[in-house]
Amino acid sequence: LTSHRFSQELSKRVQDHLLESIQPPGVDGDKWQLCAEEGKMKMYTRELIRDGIICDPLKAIHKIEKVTAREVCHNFWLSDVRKEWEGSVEEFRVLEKLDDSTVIIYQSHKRIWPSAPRDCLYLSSILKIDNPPPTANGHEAHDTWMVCNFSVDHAEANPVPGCVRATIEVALICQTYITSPDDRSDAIRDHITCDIVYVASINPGGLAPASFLRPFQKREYAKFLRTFTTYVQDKTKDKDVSF
Ligand SMILES: CC(C)(C)c1cc(CCc2ccccn2)cc(-c2ccc(S(=O)(=O)CCO)cc2)c1
Repeated sequence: LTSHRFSQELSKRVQDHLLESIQPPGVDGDKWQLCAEEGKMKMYTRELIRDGIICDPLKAIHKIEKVTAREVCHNFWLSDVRKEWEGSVEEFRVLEKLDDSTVIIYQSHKRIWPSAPRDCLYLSSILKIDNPPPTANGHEAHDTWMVCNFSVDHAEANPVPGCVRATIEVALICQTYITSPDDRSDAIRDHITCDIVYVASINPGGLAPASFLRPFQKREYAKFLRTFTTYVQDKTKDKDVSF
């Protein structure tokens, strides 16, 4: 397994996500508050201010039927399809490919009125987790995949002028579980469900009014999760299942 200059930091963050992020809220004793519910998706947030900037971490627990953890993570990680589901990104560049499952990305976001536009520069890695823990909803996992995105520096960022640098720490943890083949259909896709935990800590950088950010953040994340999960279901529904 070739290593790169971020291998150590990446595996530390992956371990942390497996220990903490995958825990359903309320178990880890943190003060997660349920802030939005949409169908099967539950969004939780915690109040966190760092140097006067709102960085409320978000944890979303979701499940989508008829898709595998690999399909969800792959469509989330693949740069070529990013624009098909990510509506808030303007400029998007892959700066460096560290290995077959790890890239460094620069992206600028559409301006959030009234603040200055933001950009972020981050490493994005997709990996399959061996010996999968039970899912956040307590199901026996058939497999576990993760995409881990976190901010890094890079000499060739060549940022869009006027952008304020935001920092992100994001993980998408997906676990496929097989539901009992109760109905007669022998299509395997009808018997799989994917449990999803999505955690995001975004520091928008610079000043952004508290009263504005919190409702915006909730709306943005709910829209983002809805768009993305619908995209994956549409994209995979007529394809052979890929675990
Ligand atoms: C601050 C700014 C950079 C514009 C920003 C604002 C918001 C909306 C929510 C939010 C959070 C904090 C403050 C304001 N809005 C979300 C994101 C964001 C979301 C998701 C991901 S990802 O999961 O890594 C998929 C690749 O794009 C990266 C960034 C960024």
